[in-house]
Amino acid sequence: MTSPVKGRPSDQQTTVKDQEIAAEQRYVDLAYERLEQMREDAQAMLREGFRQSLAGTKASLVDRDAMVHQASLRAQALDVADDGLVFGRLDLSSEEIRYIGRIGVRTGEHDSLVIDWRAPAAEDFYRATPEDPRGVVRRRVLHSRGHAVVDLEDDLLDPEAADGLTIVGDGAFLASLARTREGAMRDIVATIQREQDEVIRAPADGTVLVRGAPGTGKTAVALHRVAYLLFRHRRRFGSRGVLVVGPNRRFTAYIERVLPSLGEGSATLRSLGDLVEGATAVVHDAPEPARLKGSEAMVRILRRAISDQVPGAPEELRVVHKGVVVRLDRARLDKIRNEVHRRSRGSVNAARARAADLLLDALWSRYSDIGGPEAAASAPGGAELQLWNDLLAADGLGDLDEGGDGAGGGQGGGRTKPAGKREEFIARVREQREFTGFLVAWWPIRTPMEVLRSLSDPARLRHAAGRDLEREEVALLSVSWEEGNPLTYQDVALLDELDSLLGSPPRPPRRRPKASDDDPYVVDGVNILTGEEVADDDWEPEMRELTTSMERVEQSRRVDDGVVEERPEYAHIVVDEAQDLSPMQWRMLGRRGRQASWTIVEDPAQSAWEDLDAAREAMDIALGAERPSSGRSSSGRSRRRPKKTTPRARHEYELTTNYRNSTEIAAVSARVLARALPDARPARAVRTSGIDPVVNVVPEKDLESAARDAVEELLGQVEGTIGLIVPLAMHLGQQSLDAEEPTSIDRVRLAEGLPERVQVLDVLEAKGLEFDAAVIVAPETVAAQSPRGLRVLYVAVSRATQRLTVLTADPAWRQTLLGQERSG
Ligand SMILES: Nc1ncnc2c1ncn2[C@@H]1O[C@H](COP(=O)(O)OP(=O)(O)OP(=O)(O)O)[C@@H](O)[C@H]1O
Repeated sequence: MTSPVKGRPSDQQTTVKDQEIAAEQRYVDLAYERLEQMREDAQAMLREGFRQSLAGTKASLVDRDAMVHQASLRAQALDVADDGLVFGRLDLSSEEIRYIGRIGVRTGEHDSLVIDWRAPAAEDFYRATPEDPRGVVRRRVLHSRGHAVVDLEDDLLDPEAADGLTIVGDGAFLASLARTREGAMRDIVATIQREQDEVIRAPADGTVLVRGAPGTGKTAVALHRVAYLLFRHRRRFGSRGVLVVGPNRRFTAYIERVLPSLGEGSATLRSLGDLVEGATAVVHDAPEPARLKGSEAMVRILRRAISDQVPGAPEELRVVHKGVVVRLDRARLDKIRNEVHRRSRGSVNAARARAADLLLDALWSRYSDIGGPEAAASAPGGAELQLWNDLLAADGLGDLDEGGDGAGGGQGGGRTKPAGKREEFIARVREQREFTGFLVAWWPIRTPMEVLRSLSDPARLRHAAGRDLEREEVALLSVSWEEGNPLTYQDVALLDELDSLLGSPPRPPRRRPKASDDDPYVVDGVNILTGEEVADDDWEPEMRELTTSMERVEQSRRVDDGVVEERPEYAHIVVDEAQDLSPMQWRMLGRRGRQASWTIVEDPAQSAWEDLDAAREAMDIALGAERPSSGRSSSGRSRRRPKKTTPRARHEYELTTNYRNSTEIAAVSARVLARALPDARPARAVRTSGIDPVVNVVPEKDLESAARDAVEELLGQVEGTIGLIVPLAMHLGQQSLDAEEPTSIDRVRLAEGLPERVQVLDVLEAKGLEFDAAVIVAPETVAAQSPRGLRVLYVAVSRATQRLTVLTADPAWRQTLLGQERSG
């Protein structure tokens, strides 16, 4: 918001400015008085809501809930507006004056005192330029501390119409960019720039894709867009929800105050490690396992993994009916398993009932083939059967020839099936502990986590991988999934994929029915087909282990009263740092936004992901494009995705000004960019600090101590945050294959004793963050750690607002970072 006419500091100017500030203060005081009144009204509404609840009728409870909800939202928004309520003023050529603020404020007579920044009437505040003044003569930004106006800055947009208007200001906007960073992102509501405003107010439908170099305000803009959408389309986005996804927890912690400070507490903020209920990741895979886990091949691998025999499954089913032992061997069982998977894709857990049916069919068929009791009676060993007959008769269970279906008729090759007995056979066998016990062990209700961990067995993973993984890749992945190894960000997407493949067990009814003696599938107080606990006084808890995994699945989904909670879906999804999402992560997001509109924010030049084309394709599908027919998903859930006949609208924007880095730091990051992507264009930095970045060459063994020294020095030079950014720790699997790490930095030792404003973090954790000062350790290692290492380094060197120190063991890097002329 640079003005063509700047205020010149002089005694007279100071006086004029003070007068102007005093005049604005009077207006602002008026707005605060009214805000106080609105607050009292909101409190009264809240009290009224609670009072109604005492009336007690159902209708009044619903009204009460709605009223209390509205009133508390209102009260929240009013509280937020307390700080810097009014931040802008427009003087129009029509002589109208508009004040712009965090929320709309009206007089008791409904005249506008302050216009909400998201309202159409506020648009000119952000869009007017000298070239296109849109009827605005002067734009004024009011800087406040609490309720007090402390500074003003004017832009004169239409000098010819400025008759009698005072213009004050001294570049406070640029100064505000250099402000100290306190560890949490702040809103930019008073200084949103035109190109940013266009993104914020972009159409609510379809996809908005925003690109821009580091520091161009992509994150800030995406968050302000959420506030805008919730304000302008409250019904649509407020009820079905907005999800904001960031790369990691540090990042979500960094941005979490922005939306509440804009009065919007209702959006859901998640990192890629927190999207799946019950699983949280806070570590990254090393580049190679990350590449493997993120690729679409994992869909096939996981699908095969859940179709394979479960670990520890019994190899034989054996039941006895009327004295005849009926067996199904491994080969037969495998066929049945494949058949169940074939028929019930997409919901493996729910298929247990079908598995039971097919097993019973096969048992019956086997029983019939061997002639049932009739065959046995005439076969050698018939005396034994006779004994059974006698026993059964003594139990009052009737003769084995009961039904007169041809005693002895089923002998040799000309046997006929004992027709009419099928139902009885199935009913009896189904009740047998041998059968139900087998079913639970052979077709257990599986959890995504258990399936993933089962792939730590290299033989199992190799089998599931087929030709999709090389031997070394199998080794790398199986190690990473060993019990005790932490879940990674990529693992979370795999768990979600598994969850969608496994599905939930058949839904239990809402009420727990009484245990019924008639239900053969009730074992130890749990219906083994539905996972439902059945009221049963005789239930013995120690037998529960038969169904624990099933219960876990159930518990993770069940909220009160047995209602099953499905994966939440949202009306709008914002994806920040989208260039780093793997195909598997896009699939995870796609499941949460099948009907959503999207805001995607990215910088392809910062991408650590190798196969951007595959990720793009996965993104397009997540955003609602048709899947190419040959690659149609065979997961049941995706197949059920409603067909979209019209491609979604896509609006693309580019942000071009770097508001974060000083021009000096931006020059360093531009040199890294030139090496990473020679054709890419860096953003234009607008603030010059006069402080040159420092690049020191130190022996590799001294990198750690040099890093400590650099931080100590910076602590005396900047007031705010310092990022100490180190190469990626090459843990999990990578380590076992590549034991020789080029540079091993001990982060814990590095962080010891440092004040809270210093964060030690690896290059991937640094994504999206910013600091007053940054120390980058071993750029040569960062660049060499993965095929995309240079881009990762580009991210790291563009984090600092004021000071940048780089420590390298390789003198050539000094030249690379500082450029030819300054390095020598
Ligand atoms: N219009 C603006 N007024 C004031 N500050 C701004 C403006 N736009 C951006 N900034 C500031 O610039 C910094 C960078 O913004 P942001 O983090 O949103 O950039 P980014 O494009 O997401 O960067 P990266 O790609 O590195 O994540 C933040 O401190 C933000 O508050």
